[in-house]
Amino acid sequence: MIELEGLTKHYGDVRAVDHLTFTVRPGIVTGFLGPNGAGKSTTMRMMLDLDNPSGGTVRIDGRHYRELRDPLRVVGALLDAKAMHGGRSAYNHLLCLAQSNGIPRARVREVLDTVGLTSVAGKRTKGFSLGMGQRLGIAGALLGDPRILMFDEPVNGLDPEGIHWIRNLMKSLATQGRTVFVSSHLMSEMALTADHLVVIGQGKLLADTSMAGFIKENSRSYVRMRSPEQERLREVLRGAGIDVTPGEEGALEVEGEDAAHLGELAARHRITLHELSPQSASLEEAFMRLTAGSVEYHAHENHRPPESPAESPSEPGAGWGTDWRKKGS
Ligand SMILES: Nc1ncnc2c1ncn2[C@@H]1O[C@H](COP(=O)(O)OP(=O)(O)OP(=O)(O)O)[C@@H](O)[C@H]1O
Repeated sequence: MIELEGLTKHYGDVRAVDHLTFTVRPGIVTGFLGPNGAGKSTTMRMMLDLDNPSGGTVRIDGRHYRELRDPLRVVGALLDAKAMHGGRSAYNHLLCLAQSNGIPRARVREVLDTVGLTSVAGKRTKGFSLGMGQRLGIAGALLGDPRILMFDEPVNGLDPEGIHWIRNLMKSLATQGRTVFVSSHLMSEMALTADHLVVIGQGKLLADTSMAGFIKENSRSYVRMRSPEQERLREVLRGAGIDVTPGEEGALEVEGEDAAHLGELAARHRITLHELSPQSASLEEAFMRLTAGSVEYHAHENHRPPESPAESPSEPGAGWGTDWRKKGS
């Protein structure tokens, strides 16, 4: 179990982590979600005593990281896949870690096998792709067979097969009763992996909720209807006791009703439909709504190329990217 109590980190004026209090429990995958710059890596570094908090505490199974006798046997982490000696082979990299932490040599072969790197165990890591580096980093995290695992953006650089593999690995580690804490800036990724979600923005806690609860609250399902006789359609629906809300571009949105039932109702009243489509708001949209006020770097929508000569940039610096520069200045 990992317990954070008022954890805070300032870098000069920047509040990278701002009074975070939450608990990461065993037996489930906890997703740590936030936009770029939200403070995820800083939080994880403080959990592992790689950075000193400006305030608050982190407890790993009830103790501070520094008090752990064999830290690698208690908590394994992948923070930066590139943080390894490029001149060493994968095997030797893991062997050094094992020997300096009192872990039997036989364990090195086991974890290389678990992450699928046995065939390249003798190769120097500087020739490794990002995906291979991620796998080796994960092998290092698993080396001490720890009860707690932390992964910072582990799917970065992995191909679809690798992403599938890591999802399954995390779930099986949690099924074994371990505490699995994994960061990501992609809601879609977390939706497939995590049982619980901790969401932060600009260092602050925005949500601490079960994934199922988050999905229930945020994945709104509705049917979009469009008709050339929109007003009559609205009246017919209302007459049948069905609540209607106005949607985008004059469409009608109906929640809690089956599309087929709505279509039959319209047909009975001889109303022509141009659209009858079941919709569900994506979790990614819900995440973006939740973190909207705390995104550090915004892209701007206004990046359409000029369509006509009249719209063409007339002076250096006009047109493409001007909006971006203005916001940045
Ligand atoms: N060593 C440092 N010195 C100064 N500022 C820092 C330092 N490390 C992080 N920051 C700042 O702290 C904030 C949080 O950064 P952090 O890397 O923890 O975010 P993150 O959520 O991990 O982002 P990303 O998803 O982009 O990795 C950012 O504003 C970042 O610029």
